[in-house]
Amino acid sequence: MPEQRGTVIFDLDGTLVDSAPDLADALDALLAERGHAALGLDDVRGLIGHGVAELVRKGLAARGEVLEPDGQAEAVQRFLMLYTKNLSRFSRPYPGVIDGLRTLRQAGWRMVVCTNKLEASARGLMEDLDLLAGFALVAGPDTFGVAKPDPEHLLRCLPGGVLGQSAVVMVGDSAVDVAAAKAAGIPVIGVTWGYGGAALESARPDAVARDFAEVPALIGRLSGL
Ligand SMILES: O=C(O)COP(=O)(O)O
Ligand SMILES: [Mg+2]
Repeated sequence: MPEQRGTVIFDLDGTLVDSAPDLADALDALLAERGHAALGLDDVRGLIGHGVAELVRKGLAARGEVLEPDGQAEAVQRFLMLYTKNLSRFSRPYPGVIDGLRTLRQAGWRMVVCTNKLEASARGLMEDLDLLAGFALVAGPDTFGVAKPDPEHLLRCLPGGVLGQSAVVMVGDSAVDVAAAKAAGIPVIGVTWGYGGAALESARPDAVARDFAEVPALIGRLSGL
């Protein structure tokens, strides 16, 4: 194993894994239980990136249901029951992810996942897709009690919890990822195959990847390694 180069922080949903189909199925099942019409995959894609509570809140609001905090917490619990049963029925790594991660690992990068998905959901999904073993850490919003765009969520994923001497690069699909990385002082690659849409480019990531195969070279360029 070559010497450790530094840390690559990956977002999960929309960056490594296309998890929208299973999130959409669970959200549509929740909506159906509450007497609402389904939203469908295209609409649900645009709701992903701010964590499960926001996904449920926005999904219900899109069907005219706005809840008080207790009702909202109950709806989130129910959503999680539905989603946890089928984390990986249709969710798959994006093309090139497995090979790209192998390239980075062989080059000596320490790799972590920093996601606004709850840690247990993220770990379950990654385990089902054989991704978990390659990562030193999986940090959800419940892992350290902070969530992107708070830069602390990213910094806590680094050795010692601070930016040190070694290189760090973030890779994510949404404006939330770019905002967190910029606030943390970490260079960030925005990926276009996820759920970020137009907001991703407006957030001005340091580099843009249109295919995962481009990611290792962009990490090299941004880190100067
Ligand atoms: O669950 C979400 O809303 C998003 O998760 P992500 O941070 O991995 O994109
Ligand atoms: Mg994402």
